[in-house]
Amino acid sequence: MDYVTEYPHSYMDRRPKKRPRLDWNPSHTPRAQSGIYYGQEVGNSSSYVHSRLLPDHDNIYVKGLAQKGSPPWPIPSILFSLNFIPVIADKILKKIGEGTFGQVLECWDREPKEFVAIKIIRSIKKYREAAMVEVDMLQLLGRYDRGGSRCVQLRNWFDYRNHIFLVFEKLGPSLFDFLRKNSYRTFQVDLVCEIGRQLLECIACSCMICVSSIRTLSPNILFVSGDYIKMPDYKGTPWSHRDRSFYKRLSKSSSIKVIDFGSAAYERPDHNYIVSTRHYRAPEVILGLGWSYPCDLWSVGCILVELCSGEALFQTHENLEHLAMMERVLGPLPSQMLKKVDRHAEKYVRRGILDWPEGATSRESIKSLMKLPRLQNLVMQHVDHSAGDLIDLLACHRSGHPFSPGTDSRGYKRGCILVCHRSCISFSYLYCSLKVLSYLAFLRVEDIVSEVMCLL
Ligand SMILES: Nc1ncnc2c1ncn2[C@@H]1O[C@H](COP(=O)(O)OP(=O)(O)OP(=O)(O)O)[C@@H](O)[C@H]1O
Repeated sequence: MDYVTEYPHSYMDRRPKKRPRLDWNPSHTPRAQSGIYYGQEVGNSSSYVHSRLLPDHDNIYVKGLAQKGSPPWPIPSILFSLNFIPVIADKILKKIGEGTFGQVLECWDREPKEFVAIKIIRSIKKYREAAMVEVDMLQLLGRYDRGGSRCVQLRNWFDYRNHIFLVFEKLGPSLFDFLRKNSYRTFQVDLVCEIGRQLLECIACSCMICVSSIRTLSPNILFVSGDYIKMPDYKGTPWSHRDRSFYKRLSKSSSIKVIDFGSAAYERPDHNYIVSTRHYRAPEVILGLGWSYPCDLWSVGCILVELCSGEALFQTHENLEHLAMMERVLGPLPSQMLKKVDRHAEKYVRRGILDWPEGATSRESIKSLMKLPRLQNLVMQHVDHSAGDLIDLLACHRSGHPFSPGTDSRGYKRGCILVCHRSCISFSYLYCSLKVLSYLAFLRVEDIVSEVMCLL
């Protein structure tokens, strides 16, 4: 029996249709694209249904798909014909993610016998194009990310019925899912340090191929494994999130990887459109001053604080308030930066300084902003030991100003190389690396590569 053609369409998409959807019968030969690992010919093997995993085909449904309706369901039988078996848990197809570009299914790949995450891209031109950029970038990143230890590994990809399928290694939960499931209990400072180091390695790799910012970094950092242990604990949960749980989860492994390069961009001098998830957005992005790698570093800083405190650092949806929060936590924005703003952002600046509190939308906004602690105090509230190092790292204290990183490269290059090659690293190395990466952003890519190569 062909599982796919038996599927009850009425479950999936009740919107009126002009014409029936194409089915996903593998007898239609799809357009095959070169895979990275397997180079499989798409649609050349017989359809396969794993009877143990799919015990009752007619009753299997996929949570939440009726509203979305894209990519076309039922489950594309091309997956079976390529020996990817969608994982079914309790009659619900295991959909492990959903984003702008499509949906992600957990599957079992029978060939190398491993779980994979298959991202099925919507059949919309701009998403298809973004998927191809992602493929391109991941292939290039693979050259620099030795052993595939920082960026998610693309196992294969193919184009079928106008949908691009990206087959990735299966990773664990995102840092933020982990934080949420742990009732927002903070991560230990050593783990935060380790995560910071790995994120910098990832950015260092992307510097090498001119990827000018990963941009949607924040929710796209996944633990490599979802394994954890439970420990009795009642400390470390922010008051706003305290619940009755006396246990906290400790991830068994600190390894992380970055996924989703669909929005990454190659280096160009004129990037000035808005990027990054709001809470992790750098000041130069908000002010429309153009951006490059340093805006990823800004995001890394915000993420590290959030992992230490359990709460997003800049919780706002308004530009002026966001900039005012930055000044409150880190000190005044540099005057050179404010002088450069053009007509799009000039409403936030008056006579060379931020138009705050005059420009605030409400008294509540001013009041709640006043409650924000300075970075130093915030870190000390949450971190028992190494607080000073962490503050130095986050605020670039030793260089003078938090918003002007990378003015002096003396002694910092070796720090960067240590990051790239996973040698021993401490907070101060991490600090050096932050500075180096910011500094490198102003160098030509060939220069960066030759710097690295001569130290190998
Ligand atoms: N390799 C993977 N292993 C495990 N889960 C994954 C993997 N890739 C993606 N996911 C899950 O699927 C979700 C969506 O993936 P992804 O961010 O790549 O999709 P997207 O459509 O590009 O999302 P966005 O709207 O953020 O751009 C992720 O947040 C994650 O939970």
